[in-house]
Amino acid sequence: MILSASGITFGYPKEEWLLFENLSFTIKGPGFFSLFGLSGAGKSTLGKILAGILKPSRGLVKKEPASGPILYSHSEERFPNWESVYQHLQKVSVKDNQHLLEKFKKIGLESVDLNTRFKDLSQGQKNRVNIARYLTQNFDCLIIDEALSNVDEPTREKILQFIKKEFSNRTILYISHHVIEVARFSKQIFILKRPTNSSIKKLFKIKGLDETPCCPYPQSTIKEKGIEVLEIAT
Ligand SMILES: Nc1ncnc2c1ncn2[C@@H]1O[C@H](COP(=O)(O)OP(=O)(O)OP(=O)(O)O)[C@@H](O)[C@H]1O
Repeated sequence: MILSASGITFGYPKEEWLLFENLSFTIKGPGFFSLFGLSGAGKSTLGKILAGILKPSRGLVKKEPASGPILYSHSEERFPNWESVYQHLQKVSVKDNQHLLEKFKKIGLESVDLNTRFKDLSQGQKNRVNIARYLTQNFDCLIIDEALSNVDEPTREKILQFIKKEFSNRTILYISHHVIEVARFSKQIFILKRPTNSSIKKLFKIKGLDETPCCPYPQSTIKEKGIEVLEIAT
């Protein structure tokens, strides 16, 4: 699967500034990819644009082959409260993927009582059942936006290993602040630099943010691992 963004221009309505201006890059799936960048660089926004949740004012997102959905998951999602977590997972999971749920239960859900309501779970448990809900659907590309941010490190690592192994024929885009943590899983890392257009510079000043256009990352550590890093910017 090839997912390409070409000439993406996007600004939030009512905002005077553009978050992306003529942004282009290509993800050559399948495989596990990471999108990394400083807070506020626009990672979530880009994830939503790739998944078709947000529409750019100019430019195009193209997936080849076109069939097969791109799903976007994040850490603040909710399940309905009128049914148990298990009932909901049964309802939304694709029948052919039930075996994945059974496998995932052993590594990501072993300590979670699936008969409970979502609201009664801890934040990390919520993150894990939410990921299960996506992994058991059909997708060509899954964007995981900090969706395991409240899960402890060893469990997160187990889950990422599981995803990498079981979904090696799909494209996973993992959005994270922790580049080193995800580097070893990744075929390629995309570094989203902060945009440098004048409207955004003004905004950074107002918000008291660092104006540095490039986001710092430990280049030598990543190079040692032999992972390809692509900087994307507008
Ligand atoms: N709904 C919105 N309306 C207006 N501005 C928004 C909206 N959502 C995000 N923004 C702004 O767009 C910029 C990019 O936000 P985004 O959430 O995409 O960044 P991010 O890189 O994912 O950040 P973080 O790592 O902190 O989650 C920020 O300056 C944010 O304030």
